[in-house]
Amino acid sequence: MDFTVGASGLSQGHGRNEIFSGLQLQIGVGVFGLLGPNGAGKTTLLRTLATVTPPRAGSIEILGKPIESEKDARAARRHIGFLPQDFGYYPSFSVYDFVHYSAWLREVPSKHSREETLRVIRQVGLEGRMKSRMKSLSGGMLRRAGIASALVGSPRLVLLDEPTVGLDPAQRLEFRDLIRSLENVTVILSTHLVEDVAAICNEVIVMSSGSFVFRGTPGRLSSLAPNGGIGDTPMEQGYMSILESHPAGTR
Ligand SMILES: Nc1ncnc2c1ncn2[C@@H]1O[C@H](COP(=O)(O)OP(=O)(O)OP(=O)(O)O)[C@@H](O)[C@H]1O
Repeated sequence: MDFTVGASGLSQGHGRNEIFSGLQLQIGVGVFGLLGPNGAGKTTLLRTLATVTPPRAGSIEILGKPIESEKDARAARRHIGFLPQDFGYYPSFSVYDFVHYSAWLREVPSKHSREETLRVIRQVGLEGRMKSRMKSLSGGMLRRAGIASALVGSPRLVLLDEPTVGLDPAQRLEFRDLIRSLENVTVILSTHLVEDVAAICNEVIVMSSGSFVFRGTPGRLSSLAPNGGIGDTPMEQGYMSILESHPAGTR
């Protein structure tokens, strides 16, 4: 097995609305950026890979094990850190309680869970707010608490849905350092921020109308529009040129 997460013939939808169908994917260790316009299907894909929503058709394999039942999904979730766009929390929980609860959900052995909770809270720079109630945090702090909850227990697969929304510029740089410091982990982060992808991702996948329309390095994406075009940086120009050649709804 040389990939952390794989999908074959993956299809997903809501009611009659098909979001994607027949997706093929194999992702190994590294940081992967998932770019795409609103409604492309990024969140739906991350939720499906996180085993939160069972696929409508097709198969998923995580760390070499096919996910064929709720039991398989539960076992896989011990190795998956997932930060949804709008993650839920009990407002009166402290930051420590919130992250500690995630450690419990990920079945971190109780004798290590305190130390592990403290480790990730420090990693995201929230040690000074450990006892603060979740409802008292700013948007950026809340997001950092969410990132801590996704990282607790050192999961092998980390799925982050727009993790830098609400972070100020300094916090975004810290987030990048944090992601760069992770070793032997597969991180898939969905974002609209091309510069975050350029800074930290080994590979980029561009999704449009439920299809993968590009997969390659940030450098290759940046080289796709040699004559410029819409966008301020080569990577934005490459990204926009891909979207222009795959207009929404042409799947
Ligand atoms: N609960 C739902 N019921 C019906 N349709 C949904 C539901 N959730 C998402 N969709 C639809 O699925 C499609 C894909 O949505 P998704 O949230 O996965 O896209 P996205 O790429 O993450 O978008 P964004 O960048 O805006 O977060 C959209 O057309 C959306 O309207």
